[in-house]
Amino acid sequence: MPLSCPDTDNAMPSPASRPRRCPRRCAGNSHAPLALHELSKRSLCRGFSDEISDINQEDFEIVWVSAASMPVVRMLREVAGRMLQGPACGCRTPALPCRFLGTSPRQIPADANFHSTSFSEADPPRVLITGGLGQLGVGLASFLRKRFGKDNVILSDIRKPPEHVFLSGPFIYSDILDYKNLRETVVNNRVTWLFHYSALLSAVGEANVSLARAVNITGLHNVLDVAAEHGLRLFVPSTIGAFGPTSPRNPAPDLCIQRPRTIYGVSKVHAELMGEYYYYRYGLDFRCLRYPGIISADSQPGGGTTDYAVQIFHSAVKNGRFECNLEPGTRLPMMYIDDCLRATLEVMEAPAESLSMRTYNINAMSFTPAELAQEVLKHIPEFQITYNVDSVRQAIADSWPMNFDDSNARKDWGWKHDFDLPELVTTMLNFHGSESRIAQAN
Ligand SMILES: NC(=O)C1=CN([C@@H]2O[C@H](COP(=O)(O)OP(=O)(O)OC[C@H]3O[C@@H](n4cnc5c(N)ncnc54)[C@H](O)[C@@H]3O)[C@@H](O)[C@H]2O)C=CC1
Ligand SMILES: CC(=O)[C@H](N)C(=O)O
Repeated sequence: MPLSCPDTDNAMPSPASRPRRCPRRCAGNSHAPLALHELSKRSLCRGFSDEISDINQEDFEIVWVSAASMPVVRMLREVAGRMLQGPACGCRTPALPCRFLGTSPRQIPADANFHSTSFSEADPPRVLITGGLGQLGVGLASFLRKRFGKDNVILSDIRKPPEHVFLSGPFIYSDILDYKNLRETVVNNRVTWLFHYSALLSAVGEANVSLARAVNITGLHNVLDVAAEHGLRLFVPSTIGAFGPTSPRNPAPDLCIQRPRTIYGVSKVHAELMGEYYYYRYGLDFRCLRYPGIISADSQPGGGTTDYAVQIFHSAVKNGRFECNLEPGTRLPMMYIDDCLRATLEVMEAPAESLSMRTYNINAMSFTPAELAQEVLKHIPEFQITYNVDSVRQAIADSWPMNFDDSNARKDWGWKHDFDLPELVTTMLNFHGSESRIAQAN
């Protein structure tokens, strides 16, 4: 039921105008500006609570969604007008519980503090990583624990951790689809920074669209709300998959047409836009990097299109050959995990004033399966690669950028990669070589 108000509709807060102090100084906190529809719903709860106390939730929803009837529109306009004359913080407590609002968006409580928590060496952040048992999370936890201390970094996931992960530092079960559980985790552990890694990647997402939609979109909404409510600094990774066939592909700049054709890509564009919206709207300290395909030695990829570039090393060392599921000439941007994790920490530690954007491309190298195989051959002369193309993955790869323009990240916060293709291949083969020598010795 869109009610429009020129005063509020055109008054998009700029980051410079935040945070806002409540003029009434209730609890001494700052508050998020409330959308007009939220104001009017709150007013309905407050001003008319007595009158509507005997209607049930269905009645309320019908009033709300089918308010074409003039008396209802008039009533809402009146209460909205009244609210607009009142304090902008909406700091009074609704007379009705929020759940009474049924399908309405979850409201950010009036006592939320929208400042991102500051961090100094003496006072390290308390970190939560969601979806931390995938390809990247365990490495991120170990990297952050070196910087902030073991007990300040909590890994979470819905899966059971392997023993060495469980023993390496704090781990808790946390399902991002369970808002209450997520909130409890943040509150009980005094979390100040959240790295949101839970997701279904591109190939598995296409195989299970409804689960991908739930985890990647509904889950993100939960994370955004908890982060805004508790003033967290929030990192959400995006991907080369957030671009599509109509984006410039060689290279893809930060700002261009984004029309991905996978549920994964659509959910990541959604995350980029929602994070940026929460930043402008509520002052949420949202930071996002678009990762290339990430290549790691000691963790397995979770069902993406770039997985071949991880699996090839394991197969090359173990069997001397590899069957690739992409065509030999498929060029994609890639990055070694150490560069990825360092970039993630660097952007999280970057001074706010150095960030001209909320979402940055980061890049390191770009290669095809044939070029990668050539580089492997330099170390394993008997290595053989064959191709058995997976049409779903190939179609996805063909719609993604071949190269990434990350000049803004380099300019704004000094991004610089360490690993190019030769260093990547040497590092990966050394790791798998020593692993297999250890296995043989045992
Ligand atoms: N690995 C890569 O090449 C790239 C990864 N990214 C992004 O980085 C993040 C981490 O990626 P990976 O570690 O590779 O992903 P992954 O697929 O290996 O791991 C994702 C994790 O999320 C967990 N998860 C699923 N549903 C959940 C739920 N309801 N609640 C909590 N956790 C849940 C899974 O159990 C899994 O451990 C993802 O957001 C991904 O989109 C972006 C670009 C490249
Ligand atoms: C590049 C990614 O986001 C991921 N590795 C995938 O291939 O889905």
